[in-house]
Amino acid sequence: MAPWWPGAALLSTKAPRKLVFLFTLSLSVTYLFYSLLSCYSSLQFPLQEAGVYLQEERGFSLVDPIRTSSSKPPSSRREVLAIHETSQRPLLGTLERKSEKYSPSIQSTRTYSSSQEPTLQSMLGLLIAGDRRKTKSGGFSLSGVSTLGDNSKSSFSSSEPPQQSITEAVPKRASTLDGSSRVLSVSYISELDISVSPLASALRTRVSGVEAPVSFTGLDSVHITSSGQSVSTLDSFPSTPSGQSLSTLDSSPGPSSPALGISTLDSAHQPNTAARARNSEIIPTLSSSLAASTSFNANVILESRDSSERNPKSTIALLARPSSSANIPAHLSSHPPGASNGNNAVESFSLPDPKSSTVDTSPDPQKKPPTSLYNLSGQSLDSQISDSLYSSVQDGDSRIPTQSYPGIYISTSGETSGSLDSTGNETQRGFSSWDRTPLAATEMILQPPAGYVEKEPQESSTTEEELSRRNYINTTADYGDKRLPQAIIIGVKKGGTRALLEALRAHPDVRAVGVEPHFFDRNYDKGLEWYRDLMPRTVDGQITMEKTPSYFVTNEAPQRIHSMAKDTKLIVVVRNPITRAISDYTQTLSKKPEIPTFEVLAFKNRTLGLIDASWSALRIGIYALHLESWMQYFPLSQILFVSGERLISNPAEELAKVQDFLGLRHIITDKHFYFNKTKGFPCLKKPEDTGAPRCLGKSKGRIHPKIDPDVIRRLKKFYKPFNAMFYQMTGEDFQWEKEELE
Ligand SMILES: Nc1ncnc2c1ncn2[C@@H]1O[C@H](COP(=O)(O)OS(=O)(=O)O)[C@@H](OP(=O)(O)O)[C@H]1O
Repeated sequence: MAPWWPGAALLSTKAPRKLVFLFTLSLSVTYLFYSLLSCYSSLQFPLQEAGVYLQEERGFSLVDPIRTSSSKPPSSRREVLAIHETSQRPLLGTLERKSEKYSPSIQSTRTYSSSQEPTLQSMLGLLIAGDRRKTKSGGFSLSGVSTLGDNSKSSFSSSEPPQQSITEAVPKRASTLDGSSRVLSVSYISELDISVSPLASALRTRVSGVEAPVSFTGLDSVHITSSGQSVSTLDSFPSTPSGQSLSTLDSSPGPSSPALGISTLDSAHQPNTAARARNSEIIPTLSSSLAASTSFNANVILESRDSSERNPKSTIALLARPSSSANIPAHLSSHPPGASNGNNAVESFSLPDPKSSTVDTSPDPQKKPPTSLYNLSGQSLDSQISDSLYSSVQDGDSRIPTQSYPGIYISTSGETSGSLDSTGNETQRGFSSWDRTPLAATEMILQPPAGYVEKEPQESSTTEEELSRRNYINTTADYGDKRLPQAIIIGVKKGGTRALLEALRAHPDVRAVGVEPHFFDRNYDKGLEWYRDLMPRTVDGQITMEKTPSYFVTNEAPQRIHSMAKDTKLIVVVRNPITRAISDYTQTLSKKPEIPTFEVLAFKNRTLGLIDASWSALRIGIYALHLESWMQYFPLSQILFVSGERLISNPAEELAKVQDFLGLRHIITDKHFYFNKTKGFPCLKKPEDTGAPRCLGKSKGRIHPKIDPDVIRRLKKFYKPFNAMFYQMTGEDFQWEKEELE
């Protein structure tokens, strides 16, 4: 019978059949490969996909296509930036997955009136290269496009360039928490000043009242933070009047600002609540903050809230800072006339330095700025704003961090107990001070005293027995009083918190509870008196401290600590998130040897390369994410970031910073440490009068399992944008990317 298709003839001999078979096989393999690849990219880079789609369909004039899975930086300076949402935090646009492909239909969470539309476009032009479409009601629905991928930095420009160009955009918060790539907000970094943004220029316009107001409807609040502790203002303007509505300033403090050092003039201002004025225009008077500080690093976070207030806020961040004081515009450096301190900075109207030992709260007419608070473009602000600002400072606005930290001893004389003698050796008194704090019940030392049972693991939740035992130890001291801690090491788990606390406890002016009280996360319902009772007794001039690393990742902790004492000093020991994760895993493994490998736990889907960021070992390392919660309540100047790496390589240097931060005399120096070869870590030198070794115990410095280098590579990629953001937020590059990892 004749073959039913011509090719069948080819199969009639053995050799061609083999060929055909091989050919078909290779086709199938290729097909399979590309299917998997496309599946991978659509899961991993859905936003880029959508962006590409939008680019094609909506005609955005992107010079360069949005990046896809390649990590190659874009050759163009024009790029669609991500505005996306999660179910918890809707941003300006939402991206919907309608079919297999990500649909370009990005739904706005709000609708803008047609009159607002041009402004919105220009204002958000840099933020959102998106689409707008008429809604049924005649307004405009804003659509945004998202892209993130692995790019932590994206250069871009806009078709309507701002007065000064923004040099970088950094995803403020990116997440792959559920396996998809997202940007929650984007930080814009300027080398110069905040007026680089169209937002700022619009604000300037409005504040100076020269031009018609620029509508900011759609952005319900503006946070201005400044690490320089300078004053910034927020205001909620009713949308009706134009330009002149400065009288609507409400000088009553809002509760969120203490932390931020913000003078918010909007009483409705509440962090994370729906108490914001609806449909209000928000005009931050950026200038005061920037003009007032000697150096600034301002964060402007625009919060967009669904007008229904059912959805929580979301943020877009604008961050601006001068690369050096030399970049501060001349008009600022000479304000007020003759007040330049030589650093091109403005002296008047600056907030107190928290590290200084006195607070001058007396109104000093000399210090009152004239009507010449400047914004960054050099325009004078309305005097009414100046006055409001000024009075909020002079009144001791509770939101402005004070510099007095009750109970913290600030040395005013060079005479110290336990100081070094002229030869650089510790005096006897200095060494005896090492013993002042009794060892905690759970403290682990290399050679435990007879009868002492090492508790494993020290870092796990403190048990009731431990707490009461500790309590007993504390109460045996018959001097001083129990005080709530003035400083807390809030994190991070496995960062080196124990090493830091133990070193600090060698300081005569520090007394710390040895166990982790877990008050602000697990024992809060026991009340402050319970907490206080755990603390060691202190005399005047001594600081009470505790450490509980899990506070850093506890949502409620910032607010709770703030409500205990808003001037609590916070210390976070941070460590390369990958090493931290491995350390965390190693600890769990030591208790539960049956758990899956690190490599298995790290992925949601290893084939697809989806990191499981919900795994706590990985999630804890998204420092930027957690820090954001703390920044809602505490100014950055009240949080010290200690490098876990340097705590090992150069403990004395880190301790110097910590002592400075705590206002302590520099007593712990390199003389107090030695490198213990057996332990492989620095240890505290033995106090002369006891034989107690001062290395940490076995649960510190465990040998980590070897992790697949490919997994390390993927984790590096995963953490890169988060780390970048963390560096931005803290102003310090911890250089984790450069580290060789195990
Ligand atoms: N001097 C000294 N001695 C021993 N260990 C030191 C020291 N300085 C820092 N480290 C590092 O501290 C890591 C443990 O961190 P934490 O104390 O924060 O852990 S915990 O959260 O309290 O469980 C611990 O992590 P691992 O090495 O993974 O065990 C150490 O690397």
